[in-house]
Amino acid sequence: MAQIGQVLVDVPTMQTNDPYSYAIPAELEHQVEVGMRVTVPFGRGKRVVSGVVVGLSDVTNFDGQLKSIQSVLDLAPVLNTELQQLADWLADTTYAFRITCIQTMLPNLLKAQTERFIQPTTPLTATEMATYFPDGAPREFDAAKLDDQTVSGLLKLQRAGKVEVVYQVKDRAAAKTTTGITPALPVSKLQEIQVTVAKKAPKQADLLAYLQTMTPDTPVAQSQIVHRAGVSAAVINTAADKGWLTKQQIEVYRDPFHQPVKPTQPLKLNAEQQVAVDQITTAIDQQKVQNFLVEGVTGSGKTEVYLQSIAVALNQGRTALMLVPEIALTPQMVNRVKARFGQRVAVLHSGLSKGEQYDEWRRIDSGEATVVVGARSAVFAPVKNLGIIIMDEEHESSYKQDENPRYHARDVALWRGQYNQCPVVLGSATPSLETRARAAKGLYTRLVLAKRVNDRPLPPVHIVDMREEVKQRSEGDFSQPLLTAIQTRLDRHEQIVLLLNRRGFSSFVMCRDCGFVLKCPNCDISLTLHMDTHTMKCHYCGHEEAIPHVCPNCHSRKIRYYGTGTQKVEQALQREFPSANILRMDVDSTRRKGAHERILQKFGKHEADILLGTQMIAKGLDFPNVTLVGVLNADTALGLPDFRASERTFQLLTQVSGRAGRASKPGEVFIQTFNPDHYAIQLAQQQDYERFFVTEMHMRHQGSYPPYYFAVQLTASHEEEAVAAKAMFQIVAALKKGLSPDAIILGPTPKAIARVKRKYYYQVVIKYKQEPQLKPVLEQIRQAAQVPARHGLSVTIDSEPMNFM
Ligand SMILES: Nc1ncnc2c1ncn2[C@@H]1O[C@H](COP(=O)(O)OP(=O)(O)OP(=O)(O)O)[C@@H](O)[C@H]1O
Ligand SMILES: [Zn+2]
Ligand SMILES: [Zn+2]
Repeated sequence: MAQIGQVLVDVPTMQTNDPYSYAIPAELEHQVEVGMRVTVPFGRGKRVVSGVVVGLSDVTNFDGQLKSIQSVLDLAPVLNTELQQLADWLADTTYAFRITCIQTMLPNLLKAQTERFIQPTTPLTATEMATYFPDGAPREFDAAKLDDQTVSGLLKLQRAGKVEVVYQVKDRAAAKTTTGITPALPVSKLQEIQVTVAKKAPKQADLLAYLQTMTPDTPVAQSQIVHRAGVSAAVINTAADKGWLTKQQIEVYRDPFHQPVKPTQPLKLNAEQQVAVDQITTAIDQQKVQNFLVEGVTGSGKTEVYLQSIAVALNQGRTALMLVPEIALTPQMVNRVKARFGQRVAVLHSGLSKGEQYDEWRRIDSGEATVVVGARSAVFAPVKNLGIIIMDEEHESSYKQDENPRYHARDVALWRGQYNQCPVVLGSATPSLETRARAAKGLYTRLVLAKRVNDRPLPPVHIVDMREEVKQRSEGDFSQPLLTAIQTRLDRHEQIVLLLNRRGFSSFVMCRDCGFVLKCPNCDISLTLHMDTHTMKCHYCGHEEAIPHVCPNCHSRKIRYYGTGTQKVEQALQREFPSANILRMDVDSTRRKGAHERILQKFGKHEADILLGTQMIAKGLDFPNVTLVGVLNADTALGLPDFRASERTFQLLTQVSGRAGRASKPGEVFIQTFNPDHYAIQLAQQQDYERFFVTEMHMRHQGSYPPYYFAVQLTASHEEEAVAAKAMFQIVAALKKGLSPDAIILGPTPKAIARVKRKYYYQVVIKYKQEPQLKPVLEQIRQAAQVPARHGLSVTIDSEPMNFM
């Protein structure tokens, strides 16, 4: 029997990956398991902190007096074996602390201050009820306050699956409960009584008849019975008094996606889809770790491939995990999964309340939900026995978390695929360069869907040269060809999607006459405007120069910030088309919960003609009546100081173009740009991903960027600029000493937005091919940063950063 628990404590200022040893007091001996949360005394004084048990042992090399675990917060581990191992791997690869990783994996409710209640999960015997739940209701669970006998009795019930612990934040119920009814007598007896009361009390007879139809031991909500049997609550109370039925609190799950979804049947696959499903099926059958890239043009029916692959896994008694970039933006996708798999689906995302998240988490943990759909953090869902993992729109940068732990959900998915011996399917019309390059190396099996379903054509894309437009007309947001195209669609009662790209908004200067963007002479990355210093800076190498007032390329004076707001564009649009119904979708119009879904629903019901939005409208929308897509400003993302600027631009333009002409009516796309000759725009026009891939790989090769090189970004921040800068110079010195001469170290430089929230940021980027010493060196830097952390200096390490701003 273990006497010592290894506990990772949760103390932000004293982080370490080494667990502390705590004695397990006799009364907790049978309770403590690995993966449970506990409270322990920590440091001097009476401070008590929470922690997670990561190991049990009999001996310790700790000589002094061991402190004891004070209480156990869970009855069953909140982290199963797979997730425990995953946490260790995550800490190791992201340079985050193990406890931070564990926190990230748990639903928010379990991180908050919670009260614990214990409640029955099935009807208990009368004796059990009397012993353990004298009030007939869930009781507070605090092992310290209960006697040993009660605790061990409850534990026994818990192991038998008859009770469970639920968590409650302050006094808001975590698990929502309602009154449930179970018949207390056998059917024959109920029948007998029904006959006797039939004349005098017909309502009671109705209730008795209903009780006979119920499955024994399966409570039904009182509200349901009132509705179905057509009896009042008073009748039910009388019946309870007479001992015909028993009442108890039962749990109701909050359904985060409230609308009922009409069920759908699998579609007949076309040849390309069939090949994809067959190959994935084989991998599931053989429990093979074979990973796939489904590279399918927009509207090629990737979703149907996912759904039928999930069905294969479920038929084998296994489970499925499906990741989507952002749930709020993809209500259609969630509905498609629900329509196919119904109640088996659990939806996880950050837009849910803590209680809703927790409900879903528990449905997954208990095995009730076997299909999990969710955004980034859903990759940690406690789903067991995975048969398939799918990552839709795998190129999306929202899959990378930009705070600790800085993980990429794709890497976690691949790890879990390995652990569960199941395939991982990465899908996109515009795969990330990293993924496509790995497929080229044979690490993923490439499944190509080259055609849209039913051989519908991709929409023709027209490029509008805004330099010409500006010369001929004033500087409006709309070109003549786009205005004409909009009018035609309005006349035909077809729908229009307009994209205003807000990425990289007004952080760079561009010439309105020739589209010229100022670039770093060393890095070939756009220079960023810094208003504090009134200079243009390179975020990679630190190069700095004056803000140009005349275009270095064409000598025009129209070189200035670039950017305009969605509301302004909406007003201009309304002036052009006074009778058109316009829906605007941007950060302002979508602040309220469920706003995305409402806007998209309205648009889907054709209550508006034009959907004008930021990049949130580019993803996954499948509206048959949309025949025109317009991109107002294709260039903003090109100006970003990021080596992925072209890739992001290509992806965005291709994705948004793909919203047009998905059903019977043909579509058309107009892209307004000041850089009509840029390869990202040209190839987006041709919707030629493969050529873009080859071209961009060549650029990356020349610039020594990923995927040819690996990259790590380090950031130091402090309220005083000098402190942040000095820390970064010390870090660079440590890197130069520890790494090989082949490692390329860029910086230190102030970050794009050098001062955020009253702190100064300095960064350095390491590019490398093979650096066996990198891990230990970074580990050292992290350890060294621990002490100053208390004085406000923070150092972050980001492996394969997605964002250089
Ligand atoms: N085999 C099929 N037969 C008929 N219709 C299909 C078939 N497969 C898919 N569809 C329909 O084609 C449309 C496009 O499919 P889907 O939305 O899955 O495309 P996608 O590849 O995910 O596109 P995008 O990358 O643009 O989101 C959907 O309306 C879908 O119902
Ligand atoms: Zn530079
Ligand atoms: Zn110019």
